[in-house]
Amino acid sequence: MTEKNADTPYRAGFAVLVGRPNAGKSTLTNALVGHKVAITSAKPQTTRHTIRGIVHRPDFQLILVDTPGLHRPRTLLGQRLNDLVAGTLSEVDSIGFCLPANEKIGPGDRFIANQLANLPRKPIIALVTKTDLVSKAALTEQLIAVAALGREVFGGEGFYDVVPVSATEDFQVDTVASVLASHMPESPALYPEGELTDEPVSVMVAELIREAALEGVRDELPHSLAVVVEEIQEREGRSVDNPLLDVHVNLYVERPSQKAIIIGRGGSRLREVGSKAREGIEKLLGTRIYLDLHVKVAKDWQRDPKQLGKLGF
Ligand SMILES: Nc1nc2c(ncn2[C@@H]2O[C@H](COP(=O)(O)OP(=O)(O)OP(=O)(O)O)[C@@H](O)[C@H]2O)c(=O)[nH]1
Repeated sequence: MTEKNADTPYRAGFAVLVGRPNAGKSTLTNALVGHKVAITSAKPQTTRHTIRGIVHRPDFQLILVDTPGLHRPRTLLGQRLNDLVAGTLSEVDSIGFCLPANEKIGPGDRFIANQLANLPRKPIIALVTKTDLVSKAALTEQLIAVAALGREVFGGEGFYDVVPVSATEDFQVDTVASVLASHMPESPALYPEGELTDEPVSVMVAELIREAALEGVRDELPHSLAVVVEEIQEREGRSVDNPLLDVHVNLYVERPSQKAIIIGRGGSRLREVGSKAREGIEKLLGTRIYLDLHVKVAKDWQRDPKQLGKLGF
C-alpha cells in the first residue's frame, strides 16, 4: 500500500467487471478485494448475483460490483441477467472488460463490446486476464488485437486503457484497481473502512446464523458463540437454471451445556435455527442453499488467542 499523496484527490465510486463466461471476473474480483467474495468455478455462468467487494487504498475507495457474465440471451433467464447487467452498467463510474489472454477474441467478446458501445459513453478499460497462461509474444499479440477491437467498436482511441493482469499470480492487480479508480469522482469514502471487506459473503452468512442461533437464548450464551463459515460450494451436477450451494458452518461454544442449549431436545432447536438462517441466506445470495450446521465445543475460546485466530477474530 502506498502512502497517501497530499496532491492526489481522494476518489470513491463504483466499478464493474464484465466479460463473457469464464473470462476471469470472479477471480479478479477476489484478488482485488483480497478476500474470497464471489463464487468461482471452472463452469461458466456461476456468478449470478451482484456481489460487492470494496478495495480500500490511501487514495481511493473502489466499490466493485461483480455481475453475471454478460452473454447472448438464449433463455428468459439469460435476458433477465442481461437486464440486470445493463442496469448495473449504467450506474458505475468505470467498467473493466475482461478478455482472457489465452483465447482468441470471439463472437461472445464482440457481442459484449457492442453492448458496451450502446451505453452512454463510460470509461471502459480492457483487462487482458490470465496472462500467466501465455507467452510474452502471445500476450503482446493479444494486447494489440484487443486495442484494435476497441478502436473498431468504439472509434477514436478505443478503450481508455488496455491492462494485462493475472489474478492468480498477483500480476498487475493493483494497477487494475488504480486504473479503474482513476475514473471515479472526487468523493469521500462511501463506506467506512473495514465494512464488507472481510469476506463479506461469509461474514454476512455467519451473522445471519448467529442471529438465528441466539434468538431466545441470548441471556444464556451472550458472547459464547462463534460462527465460522467453513465452505460455500456449488453443488456438482445441477443445471445452470437451478443451482444449489452447499454451505458448511461450524458453531463454536465454550461448554457442553451451551452445546445442548443450541441443539435442543433431539436436535429440534438446531433444526429451527437452520431453517430460519437458511431463509435469510437464500435471500442474501439469491439462490437455494443446503445449510450444514455443526456445533462444537472449543473450550474457553474467548480467552485463547490461538482459538480466536482460528475462529476468525
Ligand atoms: N491461470 C489463471 N487462471 C485464471 C485466472 N483468472 C481466472 N482463472 C480461471 O479461469 C476460470 C474462470 O474464472 P472465473 O473467475 O470463475 O471467471 P468468471 O468470468 O467469473 O466466470 P463466470 O462466473 O462464468 O462469468 C477459473 O477456473 C479460474 O480459476 C488467472 O489469472 N490465471
